[in-house]
Amino acid sequence: MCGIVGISATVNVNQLLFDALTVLQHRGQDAAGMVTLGGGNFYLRKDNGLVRDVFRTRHMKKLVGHMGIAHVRYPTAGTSSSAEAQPFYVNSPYGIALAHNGNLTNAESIKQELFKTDLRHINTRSDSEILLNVFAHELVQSGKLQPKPEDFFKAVRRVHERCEGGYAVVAMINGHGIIGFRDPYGIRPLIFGKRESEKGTEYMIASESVALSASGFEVIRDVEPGEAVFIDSENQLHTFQCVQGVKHPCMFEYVYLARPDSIVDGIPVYQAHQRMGQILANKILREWPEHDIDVVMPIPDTSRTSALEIATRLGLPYREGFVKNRYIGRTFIMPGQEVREKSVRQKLSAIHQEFEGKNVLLVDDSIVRGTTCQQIIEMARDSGAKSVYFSSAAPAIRYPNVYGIDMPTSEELIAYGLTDKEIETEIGADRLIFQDLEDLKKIVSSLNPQITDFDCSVFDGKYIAGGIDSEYLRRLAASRNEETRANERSDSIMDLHNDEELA
Ligand SMILES: O=P(O)(O)OC[C@H]1O[C@H](OP(=O)(O)OP(=O)(O)O)[C@H](O)[C@@H]1O
Ligand SMILES: NC(=O)CC[C@H](N)C(=O)O
Ligand SMILES: [Mg+2]
Repeated sequence: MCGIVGISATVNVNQLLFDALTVLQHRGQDAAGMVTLGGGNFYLRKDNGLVRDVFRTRHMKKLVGHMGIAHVRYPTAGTSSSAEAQPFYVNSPYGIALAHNGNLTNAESIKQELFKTDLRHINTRSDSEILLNVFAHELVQSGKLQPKPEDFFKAVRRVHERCEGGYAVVAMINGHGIIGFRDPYGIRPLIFGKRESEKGTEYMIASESVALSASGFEVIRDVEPGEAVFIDSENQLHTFQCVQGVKHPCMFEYVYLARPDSIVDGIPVYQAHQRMGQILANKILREWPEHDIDVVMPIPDTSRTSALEIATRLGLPYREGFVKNRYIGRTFIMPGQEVREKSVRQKLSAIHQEFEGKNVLLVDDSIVRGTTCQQIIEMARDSGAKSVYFSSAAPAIRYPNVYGIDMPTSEELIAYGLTDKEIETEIGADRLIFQDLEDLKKIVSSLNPQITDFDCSVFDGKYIAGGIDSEYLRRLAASRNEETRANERSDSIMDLHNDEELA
């Protein structure tokens, strides 16, 4: 997952883009970037780091223009080199900058096609640069100096025909406008809205609704799967269904990725967390009516809401036994297992008296690599807990993600190949309770009954897009396992895109 945003306004957009990125920071902590369009020129600043570190006053001053796109990155393809930070840029046709959230599952074969048939060079190993070049190539086919919205929509349709996987995209076309589109399954989120100014209507397209509301934009609606929305240079909105879509939003957005104050595809994430807690409490009461839990505790941050609901439904006290250091980011999306392990201890510390002699039920939203729960359970025991029970508001994650979440190998997942009982032993819990997948689907869908299908591949191994087979998963695992990535973490690729002046 990454965070993307595009704005077409009547004032300079640099500060608006910066504000939106800070609100989307939870979607990517590795790199950030922004391109603005002012006086016919693109201005680009991108680098590794958090939003507040990448954009200093000296950069902001130069990022002028009323239109721009921006990105926060959490890599799922290529390397963590700053050259692969986004947006990416191509000069032909027109000059296009693009930012992408997701992952292309046929990146390798398109790269070959781009080189051999379209005569295009890809300079990095990022799938986003590939996506940009497919879009650019297809746009060239219109052969027009003054393209119309239909020409952009036609190019998006060709992108859908050529690219497979999960993708939500914003792109800025010099002299023409900003376009946003989403893959035909709508796996990754994208929403757009507007606000009125004295000089006219302004538009924002972003990964999550919270980016819009934070800057006073009113949500119009989610971009539909396979649809494109285009805001031209006069700030006129055009929308078009480029290919038929079937909505399958990623279930993990509701479990962990999206902010609780966002509404994704009409489903309020906070309410989804609440219901996950309620239904999990029902399961506990059903399967373990004689439980001896004294107290319910969240593992901050994401599980707070569901833990509170569990406590309420069980009629037990809710206690915050772990204090979170607010200056440490999300550990799951940090690169490298060593960093993640160290960060859990730095991030969370236990309040001893809350554990002393008690049977505690710890609640987390999910168990991925098991880094958090293993350490937390140990900390709870060290703090004097009598018994440590653990519950996860999501089912066990046993399968890799191929659509934009960095879980590339099943071997890295603690639940891989293990029964629930074996996971319980592995993480050192006295009892472990997972949410059932059918329950999860039912409650999330009940918040927007129009959505009946989700991408639940990390839970059930069913991949809806991209013809994923075991050979693909084997190659993905080989290219993105911890060892390969540890050797790649360097800035060995020269960045062709960065303006010296802005660096
Ligand atoms: O099993 P693991 O590999 O440890 O991954 C799962 C954990 O990672 C996430 O927390 P994170 O610290 O990223 O973010 P949060 O503060 O939003 O909960 C998630 O909420 C779980 O706590
Ligand atoms: N997490 C994402 O959405 C990643 C986008 C893109 N695949 C990259 O690696 O930069
Ligand atoms: Mg967490």
